[in-house]
Amino acid sequence: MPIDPAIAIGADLGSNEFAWETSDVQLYHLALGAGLDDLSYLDDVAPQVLPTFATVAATFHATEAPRVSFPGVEIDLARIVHGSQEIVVHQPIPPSGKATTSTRIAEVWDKGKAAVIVQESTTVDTDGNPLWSARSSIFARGEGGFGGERGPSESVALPDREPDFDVTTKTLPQQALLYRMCGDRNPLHSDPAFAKAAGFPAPILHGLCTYGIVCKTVVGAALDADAARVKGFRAKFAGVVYPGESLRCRIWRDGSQLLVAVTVPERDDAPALADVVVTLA
Ligand SMILES: CCCCCCC[C@@H](O)CC(=O)SCCNC(=O)CCNC(=O)[C@H](O)C(C)(C)COP(=O)(O)OP(=O)(O)OC[C@H]1O[C@@H](n2cnc3c(N)ncnc32)[C@H](O)[C@@H]1OP(=O)(O)O
Repeated sequence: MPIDPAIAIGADLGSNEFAWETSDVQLYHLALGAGLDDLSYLDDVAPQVLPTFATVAATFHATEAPRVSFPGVEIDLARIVHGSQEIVVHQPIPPSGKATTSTRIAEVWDKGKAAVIVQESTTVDTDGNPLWSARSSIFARGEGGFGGERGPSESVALPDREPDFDVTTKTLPQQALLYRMCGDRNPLHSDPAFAKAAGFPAPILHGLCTYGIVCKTVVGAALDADAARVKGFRAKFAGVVYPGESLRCRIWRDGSQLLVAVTVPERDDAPALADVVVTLA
């Protein structure tokens, strides 16, 4: 059975010790498109670190495609897409360091035509101080119908007024090929034959690449280019993005948070990210 919720829900996926260097942080920022306009992300000594580095730090040096194989879960990689991502940083991420991430399966939802598997993780430094927490889901197409619960159905309403910022960032045709150097070697992003077999006309951009680009765009447009002002960032991957397309971010101030709608202007503003909430430090 590909999914057995009785085994999967609550399963401890163990701990992973890892280290990162300033050059990893620089490469991550380059893979999100940082350049001469964003030199603070590329400094050799003390680059500022986007909080979204939390999503790649533990697996930065991976060179194998990920496997969707956990207690109670065995799914073909071609069937899954990243569904959602949330991070909360408990202190600014240092440009180099050592840490341990512990992960568990928090929830498994049965959407009928698909399954949604939610993981939660906490990351602490070598003294046990919390660095960041994360929650993410994978959306497994064709893997529903195992008799589980459907789970919550929530969405974030956007203000009924013009956005405070409206910024469009162009991605590169080779964006996913650059981004996979940060550890996610899923061939869905690099191999046209694999992408076609998975039901896409061409390789798609990593969800976490879009997520990082959007965070960088929001920091640049609305937060005086100060990445330390982001405390939390959550988003749902609402539609695929193809490398080379643009990401339009409409940003609304909303008290102690920012709300963002992310669309692809080349395809009539098709949604890319939805339910985007940036919590301010
Ligand atoms: C260990 C290995 C880990 C690997 C991690 C990931 C590795 C990466 O390399 C993979 C990637 O980066 S893939 C790229 C990023 N992701 C995407 O591009 C997905 C974009 N989204 C889509 O295509 C559709 O929204 C789609 C397909 C997600 C959903 O569209 P539809 O099928 O039309 O669904 P819909 O009818 O709208 O909704 C059905 C129910 O599902 C819920 N739902 C929808 N989108 C969701 C999403 N993104 N995440 C979680 N749940 C989602 C809906 O709420 C609905 O449930 P309900 O009726 O109960 O509300």
